[in-house]
Amino acid sequence: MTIPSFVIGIAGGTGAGKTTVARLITENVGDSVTRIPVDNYYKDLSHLPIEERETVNYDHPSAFEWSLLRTQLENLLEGRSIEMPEYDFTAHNRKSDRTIVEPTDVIVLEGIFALYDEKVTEMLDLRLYVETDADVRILRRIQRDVIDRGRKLEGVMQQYLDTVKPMHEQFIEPTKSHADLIIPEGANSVAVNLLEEKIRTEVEGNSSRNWERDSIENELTGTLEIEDD
Ligand SMILES: Nc1ncnc2c1ncn2[C@@H]1O[C@H](COP(=O)(O)OP(=O)(O)O)[C@@H](O)[C@H]1O
Ligand SMILES: Nc1ccn([C@@H]2O[C@H](COP(=O)(O)O)[C@@H](O)[C@H]2O)c(=O)n1
Repeated sequence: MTIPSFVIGIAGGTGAGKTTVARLITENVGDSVTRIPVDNYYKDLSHLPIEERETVNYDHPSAFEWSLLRTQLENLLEGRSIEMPEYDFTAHNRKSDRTIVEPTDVIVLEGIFALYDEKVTEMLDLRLYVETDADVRILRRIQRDVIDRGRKLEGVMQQYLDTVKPMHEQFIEPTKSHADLIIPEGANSVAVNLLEEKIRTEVEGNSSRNWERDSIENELTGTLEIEDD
């Protein structure tokens, strides 16, 4: 059983480069890392027809099922596996399938609201905010939404002006103040290299959470290790 030793939250606006940063800083820890996209915790809207789901404000905190995210994160931190929901951006809804996620040494929680909820934020060992100019972000978003998410250009532009931009300013940007580190221009190589090194050190056993991990493991196995020195 693994009790995670290092939990990282990566927040930032849409298209800021959160996923890219998450991938790059954990590239060298192999199977010891699990990525949890906050997007997977969008509420299940199966009770609404697609036309109504298309009009939901997905950049408001109320669009997420926070209680489920808190519980599942807590479970992972206590060494239990979870059934993580999956999200379908084309259907604007949660998928019927869930993914079994086992706890690993490093957990990366990533999404526009990764630093929003107080209880979730308390569970993080390192809080990062990826900051990228709004013009760069919207250009990336247009490309992604049209190509990968089957959206129409007019719709993407309208959604940006109606909800994405104002919600970013009201709710997402202020979470920067909860960050330990602000990463300018996304995956810049200096920040990536420093964070990569930090994560490697934590995985190798220098984190304070390892003390917690050892004591939980001992409690569970009923053993007590006495150090010689
Ligand atoms: N530093 C960067 N330089 C150039 N392109 C980038 C950089 N970071 C991310 N991208 C590209 O921008 C797009 C959005 O990045 P992504 O990491 O998915 O953002 P987010 O997860 O914040 O929405 C992707 O196509 C990605 O390849
Ligand atoms: N049905 C949905 C759900 C979410 N979105 C948008 O996704 C954005 C967050 O994802 P990033 O990878 O860009 O961080 C968010 O801004 C939502 O507007 C959507 O368009 N449709």
